[in-house]
Amino acid sequence: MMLKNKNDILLNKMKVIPFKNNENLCVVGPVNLPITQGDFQTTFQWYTWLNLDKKYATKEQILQAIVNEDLASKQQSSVLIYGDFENADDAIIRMHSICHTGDIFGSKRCDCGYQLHESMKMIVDHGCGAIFYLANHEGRGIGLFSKSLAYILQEEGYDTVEANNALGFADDTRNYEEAISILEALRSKPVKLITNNPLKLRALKEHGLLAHEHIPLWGGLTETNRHYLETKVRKSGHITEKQLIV
Ligand SMILES: Nc1nc2c(ncn2[C@@H]2O[C@H](COP(=O)(O)OP(=O)(O)OP(=O)(O)O)[C@@H](O)[C@H]2O)c(=O)[nH]1
Repeated sequence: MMLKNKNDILLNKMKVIPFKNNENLCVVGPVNLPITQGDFQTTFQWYTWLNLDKKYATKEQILQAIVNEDLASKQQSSVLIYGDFENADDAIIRMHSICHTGDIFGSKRCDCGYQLHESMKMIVDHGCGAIFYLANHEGRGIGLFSKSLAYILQEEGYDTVEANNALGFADDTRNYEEAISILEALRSKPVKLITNNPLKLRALKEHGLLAHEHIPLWGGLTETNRHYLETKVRKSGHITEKQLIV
């Protein structure tokens, strides 16, 4: 079989978005992504994006540059779309911060894996939405290596906020600008945000996201993450409407 030229296949699946003075974001997608988690099965439309120096201005230049960019050591973020995200009046989104231990290993030191999978189901039940998987947010922005140091401090009695601070970090150093630019490229209508985190909601509003309401997401409580969840409420001001935490 004669294969089509790669540019003929790829160029119409790529979009270049100006981002900051010296950078462009190149979004690729949609790619059909059928998924199974236990009994839950669905198909999302998957997009990913790459932050590149503005010198790579065209899609052709980007396709030529990727071999030399060591992309595997600079993990990229993703977004899974469900339904008619561009046009539906009502869409819900989650901005999920990567959690290597919770999302991949199923760690019960936190509720991240539960929130990831539950929000995917919520979006499908709702009929339209998006889940942004933010690869540069590990450990609320401190990175995986530092998170492991924070966990060691937590085993000696520090809570999550104290451990971050003891290592010299702020409690939360996450930035949502890239994700918001991608959101704006995919949809211009308002969205509702699945979160309990008032800082996240405020950060997104301050960056111009039209998020008028939040949808709470509590659950996945275990003995090993109880203290972590209590600290979110007591110290980070997470909004709890149900008294899951005592
Ligand atoms: N530094 C640190 N980060 C953690 C810890 N446990 C989970 N995380 C990270 O915290 C992030 C999730 O943030 P949370 O504050 O739990 O939740 P959130 O996403 O801000 O808020 P919600 O939208 O309500 O879920 C992920 O990046 C995890 O890697 C921890 O003990 N210490």
